[in-house]
Amino acid sequence: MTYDDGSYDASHDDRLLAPEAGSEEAALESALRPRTLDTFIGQQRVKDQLGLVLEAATARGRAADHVLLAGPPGLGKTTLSMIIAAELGMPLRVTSGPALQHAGDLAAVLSSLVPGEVLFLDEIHRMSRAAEEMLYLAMEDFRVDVIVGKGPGATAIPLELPPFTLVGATTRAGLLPGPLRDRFGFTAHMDFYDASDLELILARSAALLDVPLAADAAVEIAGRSRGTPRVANRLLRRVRDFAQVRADGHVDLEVAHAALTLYEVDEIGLDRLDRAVLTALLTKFGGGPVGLSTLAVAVGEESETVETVCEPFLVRAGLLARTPRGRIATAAAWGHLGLRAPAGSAAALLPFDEDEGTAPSA
Ligand SMILES: Nc1ncnc2c1ncn2[C@@H]1O[C@H](COP(=O)(O)OP(=O)(O)OP(=O)(O)O)[C@@H](O)[C@H]1O
Repeated sequence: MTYDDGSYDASHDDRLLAPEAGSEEAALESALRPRTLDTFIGQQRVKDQLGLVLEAATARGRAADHVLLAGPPGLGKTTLSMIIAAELGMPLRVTSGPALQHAGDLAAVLSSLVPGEVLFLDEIHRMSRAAEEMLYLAMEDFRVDVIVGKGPGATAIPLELPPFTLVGATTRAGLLPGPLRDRFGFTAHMDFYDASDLELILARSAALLDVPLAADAAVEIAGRSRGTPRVANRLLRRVRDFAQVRADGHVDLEVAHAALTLYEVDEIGLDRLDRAVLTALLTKFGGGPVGLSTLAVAVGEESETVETVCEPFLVRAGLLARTPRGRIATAAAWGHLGLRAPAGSAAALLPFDEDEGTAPSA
């Protein structure tokens, strides 16, 4: 993702994460973004609640309450921030926590906002402590204290700010300090999408991209999209490539199936990293329990990536459980990789949900 200040977060350059700015992928992703709350598919509860917040602010003619968007990558947080600005009829400024390492960085952004502007602060949990403290006052009183000088001679010069709406996004709401969380008037917890919503998203994207997509092919792609619109759209583009090169351009079930097999997307949507995490957990650590950082080292990834990108979906799919003693593979995880859980492994200790065929997530 590239921000308005030109910074780019390369650590988030993966299938699931935002594409590099300026790339064809980024242009396509942007073209597929819904622009209004009405065309934003799924997340009905969030849409209803957010719609009310925005309508009330518009009726009062005041800046809307600050909004926190929390959830795994690719579920539509950036898209929603753009929709918030559009619905309020206000410009949008985009920055990120890592770009705000000094209080002065934040003061510069805040002091250049126009009245009512929407400030999208992505990865808000990665902001520096100094910037965070400045943000408290800015969110509450639309004011910052700029410190001039150092040591005993330092003075705080108050700077009035125009009213603005902060939209914070985080994949790790739990890391936000209480005082920061409390200053948001509305928090939207975004969850993975149902397959039926992903089918609608795929149908909409296919129409925009002019790809003939059969209904059963949409079902097949949706089922392998990890509950994530970004993944659904990316798989659609790969399947479209396959249809163009190896077939007549139409995406039917057979083409979708062959393309997804070629790209090694498994039947429940696990990708290379998800499978690496599961495989390490099963084969190197006997199914766990194992600590997050040990598991991350075993697959050569940052703990944060494993925790925020892989784990939420593995937990949701009933393949992994987070317990106070560490990460544990469920009985379903052993089954999914075609392995048998050894007698006495942690999976054997987890309750098994026969209706679901999976162990319930922690
Ligand atoms: N509800 C939705 N309906 C249709 N398309 C969606 C929806 N949500 C997301 N998308 C599409 O998915 C892609 C990724 O969305 P977006 O960039 O908003 O995710 P994000 O949560 O901000 O991800 P990250 O945290 O990685 O930046 C975009 O192309 C967007 O068009």
